Amino acid sequence: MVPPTGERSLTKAISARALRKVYPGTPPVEALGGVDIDIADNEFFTLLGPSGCGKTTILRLIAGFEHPTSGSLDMFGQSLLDLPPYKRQINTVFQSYALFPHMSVAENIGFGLEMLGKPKSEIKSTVAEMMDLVQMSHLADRQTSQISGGQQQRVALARALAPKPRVLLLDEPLSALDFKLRKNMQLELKRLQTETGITFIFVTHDQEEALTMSDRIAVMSDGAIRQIGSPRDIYDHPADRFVADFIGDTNFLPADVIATEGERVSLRLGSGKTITAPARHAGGGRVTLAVRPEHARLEAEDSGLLPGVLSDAVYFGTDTHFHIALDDGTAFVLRQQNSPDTETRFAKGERVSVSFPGEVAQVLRD
Ligand SMILES: Nc1ncnc2c1ncn2[C@@H]1O[C@H](COP(=O)(O)OP(=O)(O)OP(=O)(O)O)[C@@H](O)[C@H]1O
Repeated sequence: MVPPTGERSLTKAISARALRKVYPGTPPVEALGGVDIDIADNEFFTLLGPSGCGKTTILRLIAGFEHPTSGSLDMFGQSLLDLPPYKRQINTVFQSYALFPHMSVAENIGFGLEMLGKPKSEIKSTVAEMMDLVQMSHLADRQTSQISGGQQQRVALARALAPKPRVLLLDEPLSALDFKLRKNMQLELKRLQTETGITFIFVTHDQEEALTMSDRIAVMSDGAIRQIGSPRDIYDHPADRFVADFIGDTNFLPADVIATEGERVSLRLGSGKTITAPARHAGGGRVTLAVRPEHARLEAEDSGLLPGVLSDAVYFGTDTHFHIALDDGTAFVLRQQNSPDTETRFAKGERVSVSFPGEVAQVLRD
Protein backbone atom coordinates (compact mmCIF):
# COMPACT_ATOMS: atom_id res chain seq x y z
CA MET A 1 0.00 0.00 0.00
CA VAL A 2 0.97 3.59 -0.54
CA PRO A 3 2.11 5.05 2.80
CA PRO A 4 -0.59 7.12 4.47
CA THR A 5 -0.78 10.84 3.82
CA GLY A 6 -0.77 13.21 6.76
CA GLU A 7 1.56 15.16 8.98
CA ARG A 8 5.19 14.89 8.05
CA SER A 9 6.82 12.66 10.62
CA LEU A 10 10.11 13.61 12.21
CA THR A 11 11.67 10.28 11.28
CA LYS A 12 14.82 10.85 9.28
CA ALA A 13 14.52 9.29 5.86
CA ILE A 14 18.09 10.24 4.95
CA SER A 15 20.86 11.35 7.25
CA ALA A 16 24.37 12.21 6.04
CA ARG A 17 27.33 13.21 8.19
CA ALA A 18 30.62 14.62 6.84
CA LEU A 19 29.73 13.11 3.47
CA ARG A 20 32.68 13.59 1.14
CA LYS A 21 33.22 12.55 -2.44
CA VAL A 22 36.44 12.91 -4.40
CA TYR A 23 36.36 11.72 -8.01
CA PRO A 24 39.71 10.25 -9.04
CA GLY A 25 41.66 11.98 -11.83
CA THR A 26 44.56 14.34 -12.35
CA PRO A 27 43.88 16.43 -10.46
CA PRO A 28 41.17 14.68 -8.39
CA VAL A 29 37.84 16.56 -8.12
CA GLU A 30 36.39 17.14 -4.66
CA ALA A 31 32.68 17.17 -5.58
CA LEU A 32 31.48 17.15 -1.96
CA GLY A 33 33.59 18.51 0.84
CA GLY A 34 31.95 16.96 3.91
CA VAL A 35 28.24 17.61 3.93
CA ASP A 36 25.69 17.15 6.77
CA ILE A 37 22.03 16.69 5.79
CA ASP A 38 18.90 15.37 7.51
CA ILE A 39 15.88 14.79 5.29
CA ALA A 40 12.62 13.96 7.06
CA ASP A 41 10.29 11.16 6.06
CA ASN A 42 7.48 12.43 3.81
CA GLU A 43 9.39 15.58 3.00
CA PHE A 44 9.73 17.33 -0.38
CA PHE A 45 13.40 18.26 -0.10
CA THR A 46 15.28 20.15 -2.81
CA LEU A 47 18.99 20.40 -3.52
CA LEU A 48 19.46 23.75 -5.26
CA GLY A 49 22.63 25.27 -6.66
CA PRO A 50 24.56 26.23 -9.78
CA SER A 51 25.97 23.69 -12.22
CA GLY A 52 28.80 21.60 -10.78
CA CYS A 53 28.07 22.32 -7.09
CA GLY A 54 27.59 18.64 -6.23
CA LYS A 55 23.80 18.13 -6.32
CA THR A 56 23.82 15.10 -8.61
CA THR A 57 26.71 13.61 -6.66
CA ILE A 58 24.53 13.58 -3.52
CA LEU A 59 21.75 11.80 -5.45
CA ARG A 60 24.20 9.26 -6.88
CA LEU A 61 25.56 8.50 -3.42
CA ILE A 62 22.05 8.03 -2.03
CA ALA A 63 21.05 5.83 -4.99
CA GLY A 64 24.24 3.81 -4.64
CA PHE A 65 25.63 4.55 -8.12
CA GLU A 66 28.72 6.03 -6.40
CA HIS A 67 30.44 5.29 -3.09
CA PRO A 68 31.46 8.14 -0.74
CA THR A 69 35.15 8.79 -0.13
CA SER A 70 34.33 9.21 3.57
CA GLY A 71 31.45 10.03 5.90
CA SER A 72 28.23 8.27 6.82
CA LEU A 73 24.95 7.93 4.95
CA ASP A 74 21.88 6.39 6.61
CA MET A 75 18.34 5.72 5.44
CA PHE A 76 15.70 5.31 8.15
CA GLY A 77 18.46 4.80 10.71
CA GLN A 78 20.39 2.12 8.81
CA SER A 79 23.64 2.63 6.97
CA LEU A 80 23.30 2.56 3.19
CA LEU A 81 26.99 2.11 2.59
CA ASP A 82 27.07 -1.68 2.34
CA LEU A 83 23.71 -1.99 0.54
CA PRO A 84 23.76 -2.49 -3.23
CA PRO A 85 21.48 -0.07 -5.16
CA TYR A 86 18.72 -2.64 -5.83
CA LYS A 87 18.27 -3.29 -2.09
CA ARG A 88 17.85 0.38 -1.15
CA GLN A 89 14.10 0.90 -1.77
CA ILE A 90 15.06 4.05 -3.65
CA ASN A 91 14.10 4.94 -7.21
CA THR A 92 15.31 7.70 -9.52
CA VAL A 93 13.57 9.81 -12.17
CA PHE A 94 16.10 11.17 -14.63
CA GLN A 95 16.02 14.23 -16.85
CA SER A 96 15.88 11.95 -19.90
CA TYR A 97 12.86 9.84 -19.07
CA ALA A 98 14.50 6.63 -20.40
CA LEU A 99 11.18 5.06 -21.39
CA PHE A 100 10.97 2.09 -23.77
CA PRO A 101 9.53 3.71 -26.94
CA HIS A 102 7.92 0.57 -28.38
CA MET A 103 6.19 -0.44 -25.18
CA SER A 104 2.81 0.91 -24.17
CA VAL A 105 2.27 3.31 -21.29
CA ALA A 106 1.01 0.44 -19.11
CA GLU A 107 3.92 -1.86 -20.04
CA ASN A 108 6.44 0.84 -19.23
CA ILE A 109 4.89 1.46 -15.82
CA GLY A 110 4.79 -2.27 -15.05
CA PHE A 111 8.31 -3.00 -16.28
CA GLY A 112 10.12 -2.56 -12.96
CA LEU A 113 7.53 -4.70 -11.18
CA GLU A 114 8.01 -7.49 -13.75
CA MET A 115 11.76 -7.34 -13.14
CA LEU A 116 11.11 -7.70 -9.42
CA GLY A 117 9.11 -10.88 -10.24
CA LYS A 118 5.83 -9.58 -8.80
CA PRO A 119 2.69 -11.67 -9.47
CA LYS A 120 0.70 -10.69 -12.59
CA SER A 121 -2.42 -9.70 -10.63
CA GLU A 122 -0.43 -7.37 -8.37
CA ILE A 123 1.30 -5.79 -11.37
CA LYS A 124 -2.05 -5.20 -13.05
CA SER A 125 -3.61 -3.50 -10.05
CA THR A 126 -0.51 -1.40 -9.24
CA VAL A 127 -0.22 -0.25 -12.87
CA ALA A 128 -3.90 0.76 -12.84
CA GLU A 129 -3.41 2.61 -9.56
CA MET A 130 -0.32 4.43 -10.89
CA MET A 131 -1.97 5.39 -14.20
CA ASP A 132 -4.83 6.83 -12.21
CA LEU A 133 -2.40 8.73 -9.95
CA VAL A 134 -0.70 10.45 -12.91
CA GLN A 135 -3.92 10.75 -14.94
CA MET A 136 -2.75 8.56 -17.82
CA SER A 137 -5.39 5.77 -17.71
CA HIS A 138 -6.95 6.95 -20.98
CA LEU A 139 -3.64 6.35 -22.81
CA ALA A 140 -2.80 2.96 -21.24
CA ASP A 141 -2.27 1.17 -24.58
CA ARG A 142 -0.54 3.99 -26.48
CA GLN A 143 3.16 3.51 -27.29
CA THR A 144 5.32 5.99 -25.38
CA SER A 145 6.88 7.16 -28.67
CA GLN A 146 3.42 8.49 -29.53
CA ILE A 147 2.70 10.65 -26.48
CA SER A 148 3.79 14.22 -25.64
CA GLY A 149 6.82 15.21 -23.55
CA GLY A 150 4.64 16.08 -20.57
CA GLN A 151 2.84 12.74 -20.82
CA GLN A 152 6.17 10.91 -21.05
CA GLN A 153 7.22 12.68 -17.87
CA ARG A 154 4.07 11.40 -16.12
CA VAL A 155 4.78 7.85 -17.27
CA ALA A 156 8.39 8.10 -16.05
CA LEU A 157 7.10 9.25 -12.66
CA ALA A 158 4.50 6.49 -12.48
CA ARG A 159 7.12 3.89 -13.38
CA ALA A 160 9.44 5.14 -10.63
CA LEU A 161 6.62 5.24 -8.06
CA ALA A 162 5.15 1.82 -8.97
CA PRO A 163 7.51 -0.31 -6.81
CA LYS A 164 6.57 1.97 -3.86
CA PRO A 165 10.09 3.17 -3.03
CA ARG A 166 10.57 4.80 0.37
CA VAL A 167 12.61 7.59 -1.23
CA LEU A 168 12.27 9.00 -4.76
CA LEU A 169 15.20 10.88 -6.27
CA LEU A 170 14.39 13.38 -9.03
CA ASP A 171 17.29 14.74 -11.07
CA GLU A 172 16.11 17.89 -12.91
CA PRO A 173 13.05 15.98 -14.18
CA LEU A 174 11.26 19.04 -15.57
CA SER A 175 14.07 20.69 -17.49
CA ALA A 176 13.08 19.24 -20.87
CA LEU A 177 9.53 20.64 -20.66
CA ASP A 178 8.42 23.99 -21.99
CA PHE A 179 7.61 26.81 -19.57
CA LYS A 180 3.85 26.28 -19.22
CA LEU A 181 4.08 22.52 -18.90
CA ARG A 182 6.84 22.88 -16.35
CA LYS A 183 4.59 25.11 -14.24
CA ASN A 184 1.80 22.52 -14.36
CA MET A 185 4.16 19.68 -13.54
CA GLN A 186 5.53 21.58 -10.55
CA LEU A 187 2.06 21.53 -8.98
CA GLU A 188 1.56 17.96 -10.09
CA LEU A 189 4.80 16.76 -8.49
CA LYS A 190 3.91 18.42 -5.21
CA ARG A 191 0.49 16.72 -5.34
CA LEU A 192 2.07 13.32 -6.07
CA GLN A 193 4.43 13.69 -3.16
CA THR A 194 1.62 14.64 -0.78
CA GLU A 195 -0.66 11.86 -1.99
CA THR A 196 1.93 9.09 -1.87
CA GLY A 197 3.72 10.25 1.30
CA ILE A 198 7.01 9.18 -0.28
CA THR A 199 10.09 11.28 0.53
CA PHE A 200 11.07 13.24 -2.60
CA ILE A 201 14.63 14.51 -3.06
CA PHE A 202 14.58 16.89 -5.97
CA VAL A 203 17.59 18.41 -7.75
CA THR A 204 17.36 21.67 -9.66
CA HIS A 205 19.32 24.79 -10.47
CA ASP A 206 16.04 26.70 -10.95
CA GLN A 207 15.34 28.73 -7.83
CA GLU A 208 11.70 29.37 -8.67
CA GLU A 209 11.05 25.66 -9.07
CA ALA A 210 12.66 25.06 -5.67
CA LEU A 211 10.65 27.83 -3.96
CA THR A 212 7.27 26.68 -5.30
CA MET A 213 7.52 22.96 -4.54
CA SER A 214 9.76 22.30 -1.58
CA ASP A 215 9.10 21.82 2.12
CA ARG A 216 12.78 22.62 2.62
CA ILE A 217 15.66 23.59 0.37
CA ALA A 218 19.41 23.04 0.73
CA VAL A 219 21.30 25.76 -1.17
CA MET A 220 24.68 24.47 -2.34
CA SER A 221 27.84 25.89 -3.88
CA ASP A 222 31.26 24.35 -4.47
CA GLY A 223 30.50 21.03 -2.82
CA ALA A 224 29.16 22.62 0.38
CA ILE A 225 25.74 23.44 1.81
CA ARG A 226 25.35 27.16 2.41
CA GLN A 227 21.89 27.07 4.02
CA ILE A 228 19.03 24.67 4.71
CA GLY A 229 15.56 26.04 5.40
CA SER A 230 11.98 26.49 4.25
CA PRO A 231 11.52 28.47 1.01
CA ARG A 232 10.36 31.46 3.07
CA ASP A 233 13.27 31.25 5.44
CA ILE A 234 15.76 31.16 2.63
CA TYR A 235 14.14 33.99 0.69
CA ASP A 236 13.52 36.26 3.70
CA HIS A 237 16.62 35.40 5.74
CA PRO A 238 19.45 34.35 3.42
CA ALA A 239 22.42 33.20 5.49
CA ASP A 240 25.05 34.81 3.30
CA ARG A 241 25.68 36.82 0.18
CA PHE A 242 25.79 33.77 -2.07
CA VAL A 243 22.30 32.62 -0.99
CA ALA A 244 20.86 36.15 -1.20
CA ASP A 245 22.24 36.51 -4.71
CA PHE A 246 21.24 33.06 -5.94
CA ILE A 247 17.64 33.17 -4.66
CA GLY A 248 15.59 35.95 -6.19
CA ASP A 249 16.86 39.45 -6.95
CA THR A 250 18.65 41.44 -4.29
CA ASN A 251 20.24 44.83 -3.87
CA PHE A 252 23.50 44.83 -1.95
CA LEU A 253 24.40 47.97 -0.03
CA PRO A 254 27.58 48.69 1.89
CA ALA A 255 27.01 49.88 5.48
CA ASP A 256 29.00 50.44 8.68
CA VAL A 257 27.94 49.12 12.07
CA ILE A 258 27.86 52.02 14.53
CA ALA A 259 26.28 50.24 17.51
CA THR A 260 24.97 46.82 18.46
CA GLU A 261 22.23 46.34 21.01
CA GLY A 262 21.03 42.79 21.64
CA GLU A 263 19.90 41.43 18.32
CA ARG A 264 19.68 44.80 16.59
CA VAL A 265 22.32 46.92 14.95
CA SER A 266 22.48 50.57 14.04
CA LEU A 267 24.00 51.07 10.63
CA ARG A 268 25.27 54.03 8.67
CA LEU A 269 24.46 53.84 4.98
CA GLY A 270 26.49 55.24 2.08
CA SER A 271 24.36 58.40 2.18
CA GLY A 272 25.30 59.06 5.81
CA LYS A 273 21.74 58.28 7.04
CA THR A 274 21.30 55.65 9.75
CA ILE A 275 18.86 52.76 10.18
CA THR A 276 18.30 50.01 12.71
CA ALA A 277 18.10 46.45 11.45
CA PRO A 278 17.84 42.95 12.95
CA ALA A 279 21.30 41.37 13.13
CA ARG A 280 21.55 37.64 12.94
CA HIS A 281 25.32 37.65 12.70
CA ALA A 282 27.51 39.22 15.34
CA GLY A 283 30.35 41.49 14.33
CA GLY A 284 31.08 45.11 13.64
CA GLY A 285 32.79 47.16 11.02
CA ARG A 286 31.78 47.08 7.38
CA VAL A 287 28.84 44.83 6.45
CA THR A 288 26.64 44.24 3.43
CA LEU A 289 22.92 44.87 3.56
CA ALA A 290 20.60 42.91 1.28
CA VAL A 291 17.29 44.54 0.33
CA ARG A 292 14.76 42.85 -1.96
CA PRO A 293 13.49 45.04 -4.84
CA GLU A 294 9.87 44.64 -3.73
CA HIS A 295 10.66 45.81 -0.18
CA ALA A 296 11.84 49.29 -1.18
CA ARG A 297 9.91 52.45 -2.08
CA LEU A 298 10.64 55.27 -4.46
CA GLU A 299 10.36 58.70 -2.88
CA ALA A 300 11.09 62.34 -3.52
CA GLU A 301 14.76 63.27 -3.29
CA ASP A 302 14.68 64.73 0.22
CA SER A 303 12.46 62.24 2.01
CA GLY A 304 14.20 58.87 1.54
CA LEU A 305 17.30 57.10 2.85
CA LEU A 306 19.44 56.92 -0.28
CA PRO A 307 19.37 59.71 -2.88
CA GLY A 308 20.14 59.15 -6.55
CA VAL A 309 18.91 59.53 -10.11
CA LEU A 310 16.11 57.48 -11.70
CA SER A 311 17.96 56.01 -14.67
CA ASP A 312 15.25 53.73 -16.04
CA ALA A 313 11.70 52.51 -15.45
CA VAL A 314 10.76 49.22 -17.14
CA TYR A 315 7.10 48.23 -17.34
CA PHE A 316 6.45 44.48 -16.86
CA GLY A 317 2.65 44.39 -16.84
CA THR A 318 2.14 43.23 -13.25
CA ASP A 319 4.88 45.49 -11.94
CA THR A 320 7.40 48.17 -12.89
CA HIS A 321 11.13 47.96 -12.23
CA PHE A 322 12.82 51.24 -11.35
CA HIS A 323 16.60 51.49 -11.78
CA ILE A 324 18.25 54.07 -9.58
CA ALA A 325 21.88 55.19 -9.74
CA LEU A 326 22.58 56.02 -6.09
CA ASP A 327 24.88 58.93 -5.31
CA ASP A 328 27.41 56.60 -3.60
CA GLY A 329 27.85 54.76 -6.92
CA THR A 330 25.67 51.73 -6.11
CA ALA A 331 23.01 50.60 -8.59
CA PHE A 332 19.63 49.88 -6.99
CA VAL A 333 16.58 48.16 -8.50
CA LEU A 334 13.18 48.67 -6.98
CA ARG A 335 9.97 46.89 -7.95
CA GLN A 336 6.48 48.28 -7.55
CA GLN A 337 3.27 46.43 -8.24
CA ASN A 338 1.06 48.09 -10.85
CA SER A 339 -2.64 48.68 -10.44
CA PRO A 340 -5.09 50.50 -12.73
CA ASP A 341 -4.73 53.68 -10.69
CA THR A 342 -0.93 53.56 -10.32
CA GLU A 343 0.66 56.53 -11.91
CA THR A 344 4.34 57.11 -12.33
CA ARG A 345 5.23 60.10 -10.19
CA PHE A 346 8.81 60.29 -11.33
CA ALA A 347 10.38 60.77 -14.73
CA LYS A 348 13.63 59.31 -16.03
CA GLY A 349 16.61 61.48 -15.15
CA GLU A 350 14.82 63.00 -12.15
CA ARG A 351 16.44 63.08 -8.71
CA VAL A 352 14.69 60.66 -6.36
CA SER A 353 15.49 58.60 -3.27
CA VAL A 354 15.05 55.03 -2.09
CA SER A 355 13.55 54.03 1.26
CA PHE A 356 13.00 50.77 3.07
CA PRO A 357 12.12 49.79 6.62
CA GLY A 358 15.15 48.56 8.60
CA GLU A 359 13.17 45.40 9.43
CA VAL A 360 13.44 44.08 5.87
CA ALA A 361 17.17 44.70 5.46
CA GLN A 362 19.27 41.56 5.93
CA VAL A 363 22.69 42.10 7.44
CA LEU A 364 24.94 39.58 5.70
CA ARG A 365 28.28 38.06 6.36
CA ASP A 366 30.28 37.99 3.13
N1 LIG B 1 32.46 10.89 -12.73
C1 LIG B 1 33.08 12.03 -12.48
N2 LIG B 1 34.42 12.13 -12.56
C2 LIG B 1 35.08 13.28 -12.28
N3 LIG B 1 34.46 14.41 -11.90
C3 LIG B 1 33.13 14.38 -11.79
C4 LIG B 1 32.36 13.20 -12.07
N4 LIG B 1 31.06 13.49 -11.87
C5 LIG B 1 31.00 14.78 -11.48
N5 LIG B 1 32.23 15.32 -11.42
C6 LIG B 1 32.59 16.70 -11.00
O1 LIG B 1 32.13 16.86 -9.67
C7 LIG B 1 31.57 18.16 -9.48
C8 LIG B 1 30.13 18.04 -9.02
O2 LIG B 1 29.36 17.45 -10.07
P1 LIG B 1 27.78 17.19 -9.96
O3 LIG B 1 27.37 16.45 -11.18
O4 LIG B 1 27.48 16.56 -8.65
O5 LIG B 1 27.23 18.67 -9.97
P2 LIG B 1 25.75 19.22 -10.17
O6 LIG B 1 25.55 20.26 -9.13
O7 LIG B 1 24.78 18.10 -10.20
O8 LIG B 1 25.85 19.90 -11.60
P3 LIG B 1 24.76 19.99 -12.81
O9 LIG B 1 23.68 20.92 -12.33
O10 LIG B 1 25.58 20.57 -13.92
O11 LIG B 1 24.29 18.60 -13.07
C9 LIG B 1 31.75 18.88 -10.81
O12 LIG B 1 32.92 19.64 -10.74
C10 LIG B 1 31.87 17.76 -11.82
O13 LIG B 1 32.65 18.16 -12.92
